[in-house]
Amino acid sequence: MIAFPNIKINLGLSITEKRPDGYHNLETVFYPVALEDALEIRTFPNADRKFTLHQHGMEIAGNPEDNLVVKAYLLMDKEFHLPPIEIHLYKHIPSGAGLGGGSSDAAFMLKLLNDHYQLGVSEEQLEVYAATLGADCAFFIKNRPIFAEGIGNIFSPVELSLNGYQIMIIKPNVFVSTREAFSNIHPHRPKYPVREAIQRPVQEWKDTLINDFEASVFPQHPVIGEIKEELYHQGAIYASMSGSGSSVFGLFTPGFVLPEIDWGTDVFCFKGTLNK
Ligand SMILES: C[C@](O)(CO)[C@H](O)COP(=O)(O)OP(=O)(O)OC[C@H]1O[C@@H](n2ccc(N)nc2=O)[C@H](O)[C@@H]1O
Ligand SMILES: Nc1ncnc2c1ncn2[C@@H]1O[C@H](COP(=O)(O)OP(=O)(O)OP(=O)(O)O)[C@@H](O)[C@H]1O
Repeated sequence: MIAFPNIKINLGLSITEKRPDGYHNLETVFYPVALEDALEIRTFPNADRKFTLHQHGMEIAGNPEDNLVVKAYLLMDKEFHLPPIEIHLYKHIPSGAGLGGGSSDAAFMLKLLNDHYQLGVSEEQLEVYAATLGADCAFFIKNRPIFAEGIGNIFSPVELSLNGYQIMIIKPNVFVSTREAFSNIHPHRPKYPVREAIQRPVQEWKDTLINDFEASVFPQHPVIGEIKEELYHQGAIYASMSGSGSSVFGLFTPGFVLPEIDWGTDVFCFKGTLNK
């Protein structure tokens, strides 16, 4: 059985307070975009170990046991005593990009196992499992535009459709550690709460919808800020860093012909159309 874990972008990201457990409360709108990995599982009867992971495409740092798809499998195995499996992960989503690629792989693994072995776990329970694997992992269970608060796992509906908008995502060859990025943040209440700013016309987002990580990440890695500027220069109606970086996305009005830009070597570029 195969699935296609997609990315999220953050439309606004306010870090509002540091919690006693070291994590941070935040406010954001998660929006799914069809830049996808491919994840396949097969039962591997009589295998001498519980899982075998075959990785393809972009490299991921760390041992197979550290891979979030394996952590997701071991979590479900503990609860449901699953048979041994063979996993194929085709990695197209860049890491350290703020696109939630690892979290998405993990959430889709939970859903794949639930479907393949007919475990009957509800979406709500899958969200609970997902939240133990990563702060933004639970979003990928329902995988639709949503307002999130808490550490990124408390959801409420949002009235928003960007169906037909064009998107360009650029990731320079810069790795931003999410943990490090949070450690440079001074939490505060935003001037324009994300939940309110998102209801305004997209043309107004440039002045009201803010990603708090930009203030500390741009000075450390000026190239990221330069990409954002360039996206506006090319006609983006809204541009922002996603998550803790280092990727930047630009939204363009429906029908806009996305420009061909030479971003240089080692720069990842994705172009697509939003469909939610
Ligand atoms: C920044 C975002 O991309 C916004 O969508 C996400 O909140 C990141 O979520 P994530 O990658 O799933 O984060 P995790 O892998 O759970 O956490 C990585 C590290 O980031 C910090 N962290 C993460 C989420 C959060 N709400 N507060 C934090 O302080 C913690 O130090 C944690 O050890
Ligand atoms: N399946 C996976 N795909 C990508 N990274 C993984 C995976 N499993 C574990 N990791 C580890 O998680 C780290 C962060 O990966 P991820 O792709 O989620 O980054 P990110 O873009 O910073 O995401 P986020 O928006 O959640 O902060 C990587 O450095 C890698 O070591």
